[in-house]
Amino acid sequence: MEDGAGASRPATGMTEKCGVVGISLAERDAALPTYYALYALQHRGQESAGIVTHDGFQQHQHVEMGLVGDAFDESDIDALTGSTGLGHVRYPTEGSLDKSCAQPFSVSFRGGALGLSHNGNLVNADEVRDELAATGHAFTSDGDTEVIAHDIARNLLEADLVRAVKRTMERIHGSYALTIMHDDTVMGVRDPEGNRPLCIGELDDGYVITSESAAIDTLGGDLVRDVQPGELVVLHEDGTGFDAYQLFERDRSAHCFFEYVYFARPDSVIDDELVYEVRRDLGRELWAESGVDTDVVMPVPDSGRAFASGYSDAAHEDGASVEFAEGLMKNRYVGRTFIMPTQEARERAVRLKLNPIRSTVEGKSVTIIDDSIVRGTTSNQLVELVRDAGAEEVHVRIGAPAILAPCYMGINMATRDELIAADKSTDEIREEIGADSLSYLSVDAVASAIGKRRDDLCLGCVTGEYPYDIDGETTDREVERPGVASADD
Ligand SMILES: O=P(O)(O)OC[C@H]1O[C@H](OP(=O)(O)OP(=O)(O)O)[C@H](O)[C@@H]1O
Ligand SMILES: NC(=O)CC[C@H](N)C(=O)O
Ligand SMILES: [Mg+2]
Repeated sequence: MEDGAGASRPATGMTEKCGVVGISLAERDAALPTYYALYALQHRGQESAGIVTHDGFQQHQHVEMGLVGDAFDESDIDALTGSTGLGHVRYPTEGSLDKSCAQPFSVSFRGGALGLSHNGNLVNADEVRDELAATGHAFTSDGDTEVIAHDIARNLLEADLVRAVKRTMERIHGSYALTIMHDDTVMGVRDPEGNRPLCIGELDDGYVITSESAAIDTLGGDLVRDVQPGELVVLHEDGTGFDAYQLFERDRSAHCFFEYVYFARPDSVIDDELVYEVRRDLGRELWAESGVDTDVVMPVPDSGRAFASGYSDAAHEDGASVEFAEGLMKNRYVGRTFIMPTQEARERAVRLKLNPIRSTVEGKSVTIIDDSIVRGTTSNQLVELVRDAGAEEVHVRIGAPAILAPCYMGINMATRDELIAADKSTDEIREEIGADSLSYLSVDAVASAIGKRRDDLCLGCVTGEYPYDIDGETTDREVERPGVASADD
């Protein structure tokens, strides 16, 4: 998983994952709504952005490195004709950080034109690529997404759409939420464990399949429902509806709990839960497990906000007097792409990003709430900043368990040697970041706030046990190779 992505990975925090869109409209061109949907998903990937449309005869494609707003101008959108389309914003997890791996991927083959947008990460991409290459498939990239595109294309030569996708799902392992376009038919599919989110929205004149419901809101549409783990959804070309095929059914799913903790927008609804409310519940659980009644509690913006609001509500219900304060200000113009080669530069990055309001903390005992600690840079710097601003005590509360292992499912977090919790106890971390106390949230509290069984979550990064069979790692389950298929094949 160490690849070109490492070169520009931000040195603090977590990098993002990808966002996918698929749209089928009655008559209107799909490019502009796809562009708006990508804007709504920008937080999921900032390295490249792309749209592929189909006008009933041929595909049109525009894929560029950079942010959505920079990747397209009006003439690019105008040139993308056709009422069906796919979109993608990328943060690489596999394959190069350049245009060769930017998505949506397009493949022209005997069976027509295929487009593909992928959020997730395959764990057997090399194996499938070798097999396809041996049968004459020529690859233009070293990424995992092109492997999926070629495999579907191969299957489409022998089977109809549904069977072709199902065969590919039997062959590929790992996490994937895909939007696919074969000629002018748009589809969405979620891996059998449902690791990455994917939902269906209804617009006035068509349907959309996308990573997060906030993108549907942006288009003025209504969330219909999530695509189920192992389900394929095929949109009608004329925008009038969709057909759904439950291709795989598993006893357990493996939803990424970090979507709720950090990645997804708080205004998105995933599996019927509003992410904002889940984060507030995580904050409430944090108070219940390790609350400390300091003078003030402050969120680390942006993602710590909902946690701190739930935490302070629960504290007040318990009769505590801790005062909620937005005592850390974030410079919203600090991007993620500047290079931070040294520890000194990383520290400066945090100082550029966050600044305490002195009067909020001076002479006070303070609790800082964040959603997670990855490398520890943010907490380390913040504790020091808040102390420098005059705080007498600084306590840190984290709304997720300690991240002690890498993610192989589409979040390019960090390698083990970069993760502060990989080989340190909570008390050692507390000492390193210089806090008076430090507490993480338990895994059970996370499951309860999300409203899922622990067994239905992917907890690999906090337990070191993964729901997929990954070389050199342990798995938390009997790894089922594609199982109980409901459609015949
Ligand atoms: O321990 P570290 O390596 O510093 O990483 C942890 C931090 O990274 C994330 O925030 P980020 O700054 O990426 O973005 P946000 O503003 O969306 O919270 C996360 O919310 C933590 O604050
Ligand atoms: N972050 C993602 O979901 C990445 C998708 C795909 N593995 C890529 O690297 O392009
Ligand atoms: Mg943060």
